[in-house]
Amino acid sequence: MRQLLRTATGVIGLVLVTLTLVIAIIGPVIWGDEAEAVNAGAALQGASAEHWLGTDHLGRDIMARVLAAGQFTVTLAFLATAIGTVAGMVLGLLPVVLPRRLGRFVTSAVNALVAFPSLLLAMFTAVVAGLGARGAVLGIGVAFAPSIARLTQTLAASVANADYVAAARLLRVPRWRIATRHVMPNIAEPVILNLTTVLGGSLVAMSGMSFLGLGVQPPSYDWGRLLFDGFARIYVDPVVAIGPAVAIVAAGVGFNLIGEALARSVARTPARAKQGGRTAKAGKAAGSQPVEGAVLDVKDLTVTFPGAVTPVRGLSLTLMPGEIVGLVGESGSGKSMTANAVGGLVAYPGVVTSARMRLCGEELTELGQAKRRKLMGTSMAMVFQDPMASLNPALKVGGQLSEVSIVHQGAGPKAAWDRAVDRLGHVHIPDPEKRARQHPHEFSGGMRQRAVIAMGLMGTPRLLIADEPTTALDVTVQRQILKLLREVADETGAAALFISHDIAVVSELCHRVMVMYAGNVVEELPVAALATDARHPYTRALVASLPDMETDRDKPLASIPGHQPSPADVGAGCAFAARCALATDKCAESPPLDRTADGRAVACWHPVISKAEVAVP
Ligand SMILES: Nc1ncnc2c1ncn2[C@@H]1O[C@H](COP(=O)(O)OP(=O)(O)OP(=O)(O)O)[C@@H](O)[C@H]1O
Repeated sequence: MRQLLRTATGVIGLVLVTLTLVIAIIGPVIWGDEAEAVNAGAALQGASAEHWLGTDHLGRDIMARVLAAGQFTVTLAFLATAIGTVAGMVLGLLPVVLPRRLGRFVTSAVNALVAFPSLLLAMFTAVVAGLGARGAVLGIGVAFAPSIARLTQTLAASVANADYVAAARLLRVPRWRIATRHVMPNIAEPVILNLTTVLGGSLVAMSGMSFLGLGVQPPSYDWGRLLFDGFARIYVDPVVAIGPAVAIVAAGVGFNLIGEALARSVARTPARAKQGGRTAKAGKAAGSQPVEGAVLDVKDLTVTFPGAVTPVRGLSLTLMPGEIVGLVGESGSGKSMTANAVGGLVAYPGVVTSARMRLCGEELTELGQAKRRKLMGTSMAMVFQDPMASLNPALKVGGQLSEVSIVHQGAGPKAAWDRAVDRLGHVHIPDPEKRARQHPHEFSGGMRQRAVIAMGLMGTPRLLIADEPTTALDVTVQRQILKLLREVADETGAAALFISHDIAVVSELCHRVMVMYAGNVVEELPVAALATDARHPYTRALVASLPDMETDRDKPLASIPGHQPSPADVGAGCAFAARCALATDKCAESPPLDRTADGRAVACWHPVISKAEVAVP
């Protein structure tokens, strides 16, 4: 709702729709009797103080009839929309449920129906179903069904390739169940948003049918019928036709504007980040002032999804120039979500809040969209596990790299291309001129990852975020990419956030390590201390579960008993307590992340202190 009220379109739409709905609810109660009151002596009058829109041939007040007809008009529009939606969604989901050939037939039939003029389809159905409100409602429902079916099919096709649908197929889940359980819930939102616009269209179409004499028949009346009645007098008393015409236009435009504003606000939401209501808490906390000279300075970062799912819970993170920081933790601890939140990539309906989110000294949440995009586009580079996710398969690699220089640095196409070739050479891609002209599928996995790193180097990156960049690569290529990342960080002086499951790789590459558990950082320590001197029991357990050359291969590998709580189930207190051998009653309280003078931090009531640190008197 707040999003709606932010745009003029949304506000106007909301006012018009509210007015329409209020009139629809109270209209017949207040003006119903007056609308039906026959007064032969006052027939066919024009506008007057007594009858603002004049009277009809039986002397009935047209203004009262317009206000009383709102309910019937809106009800018919709702009914037509409901018919169109149900028929459209069923048609749209059929290709998911039916065998492939039949599914293709349904898709072709829908495509043919979409190409057929919808008014003709509505009129044809209405005539076949019988003149009157029922036939018109059915006709309009049928006319809208193909476009809703097409939308449903397109959305369903985008979800049909998702991993969870593939997994359900492998498990031989029945097709109808895949459609209702896996596909429908994931496409419901855009379909529902579209319905607002369909509702506006139905209202106008229904009025159109009545105006043409194919819809509501006397003595019933809706706005279209009133327009039909007034139209005969349009040259003598234009005002008698204006009332219903204004009502139809206002209601139709209102629903359409709301639909557009809703769609736009949803489209805008992925970039949404708020400076949350945590400023007061941050003010009290130690280190609440921005960190001078930091490349990235994040305070109290929280990511929330509907249903109280909070994968990141008040995380703070500072990266200094040239520093390579490893972010480690079990699967689901929120590492990628943290990276996505920093990169502005948390998708709707996720909400990102932070007390501070500074990149290169600029508070991102205070920057306008254009400035923020430019700063992030030129100063931040992100490398993901799957390089194909960052490379458009339809474009040449050189063209994609050039885009960065053209969009953010205002370079001409030739200069941008030359820089792209230079950057590809810089990340050790052999024969970069030839490679720049190739598509991503012509590259090997390692070369694609190099190309993505080269894309980050098109600007002047101050921050490099690498989210498991080597997980999908074989061991030899992994080494080369890690070496390249180190080279890039050393040579550009950029800070790097390196996300990985692999503690061995983190130990080799990073200067500092942050350990995440259930959405928060539980320990920060220099990499040298990771193997033998971690203080948090979770970090210790994580390190212990890593096999090394001395691990006895005859024994099962060490593992941490129990499970990490899911983001919706993290309660009060230490989230690791249930799995921790050192837990006491005190752990029912959340431990603060205590910083020590040696630059380390640990969030634990019972940190493990190594012998060297215990002062011997
Ligand atoms: N769109 C979403 N809606 C709700 N929860 C989500 C969404 N996306 C991710 N999550 C949840 O957020 C949690 C953290 O996910 P994230 O991908 O950040 O974990 P991770 O530590 O990077 O794990 P991995 O190492 O396996 O990639 C997970 O429990 C995941 O289920």
